[in-house]
Amino acid sequence: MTVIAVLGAGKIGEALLAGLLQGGRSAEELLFTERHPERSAELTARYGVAGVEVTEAAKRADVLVVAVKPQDIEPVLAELAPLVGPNSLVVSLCAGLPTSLYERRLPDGVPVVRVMPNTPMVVGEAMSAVSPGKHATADHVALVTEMLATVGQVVEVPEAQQDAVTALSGSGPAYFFYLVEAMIDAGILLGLPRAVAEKLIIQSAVGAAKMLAETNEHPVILREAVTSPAGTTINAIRELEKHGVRAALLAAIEAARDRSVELGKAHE
Ligand SMILES: NC(=O)C1=CN([C@@H]2O[C@H](COP(=O)(O)OP(=O)(O)OC[C@H]3O[C@@H](n4cnc5c(N)ncnc54)[C@H](OP(=O)(O)O)[C@@H]3O)[C@@H](O)[C@H]2O)C=CC1
Ligand SMILES: O=C(O)[C@@H]1CCC=N1
Repeated sequence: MTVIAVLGAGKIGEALLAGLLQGGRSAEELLFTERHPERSAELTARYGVAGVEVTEAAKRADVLVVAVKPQDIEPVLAELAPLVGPNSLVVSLCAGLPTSLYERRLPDGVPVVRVMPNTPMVVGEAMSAVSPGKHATADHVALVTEMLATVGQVVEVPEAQQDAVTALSGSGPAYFFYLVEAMIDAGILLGLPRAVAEKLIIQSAVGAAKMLAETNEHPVILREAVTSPAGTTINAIRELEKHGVRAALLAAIEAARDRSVELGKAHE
């Protein structure tokens, strides 16, 4: 039995706990730490997973998953330092933080794997990218990959690509939610009841996502198949081009990448 402790069970930490439970792990295989007792009690009531102190998490867990905000990392590293060694495995989900930060602050030889997941892990559809630090072996990567594979898909990338991954798939779900929200607003503008607009757009998003995942067709081909000559879609596409939506997405994702780099630099 591999025991996994999530240090900081906020949005992504909770998503990981929920996804791992849904993926078949038992509550006994999971632990979490939280700094507010009310939040801890709420999570235990919801999932049956025990909230513990960091000391106990380090003693009982095979994998320590750090899921605090990057801004909160220093006290966590200070707490962990006396509790971990080369037989521990630390997994960081934190945007921007390089494995070298952990390697500097923790005792020599502690293996660290950097991961960028995303929130669809609550429904078993995460996209996670893993990168080993200098003390992490292929076995460590395999263990982390196996853990994440129960909550979605996993790729291994060089750590130098993690800031780009963070901007693309880490934040990615937020861009799709934003688009859906804007499209529902468009339905309201056109006079549809909100509930109808929501159903139309959400099912269209689900259908489009399934086509992308299952047909192996390029998005351009799928879009062209919707865009009838002198039809409705091309009028909409002209407006999207006129308003620079493609350029806005490129700039937005570049800005997210830059913020990830900045978050890492704050701890140099
Ligand atoms: N949300 C997302 O979609 C994704 C987030 N991430 C990464 O995951 C990390 C967490 O993000 P997110 O879940 O959004 O943030 P949250 O603020 O929701 O979660 C962090 C949690 O950790 C708690 N915490 C902070 N310090 C400690 C500590 N010393 N001991 C125990 N618990 C602590 C926080 O408590 P408090 O409420 O008091 O701050 C909070 O509950 C970030 O580093 C982020 O970059 C990665 C991929 C996707
Ligand atoms: O917004 C953030 O910083 C985190 C990292 C990726 C997704 N959410």
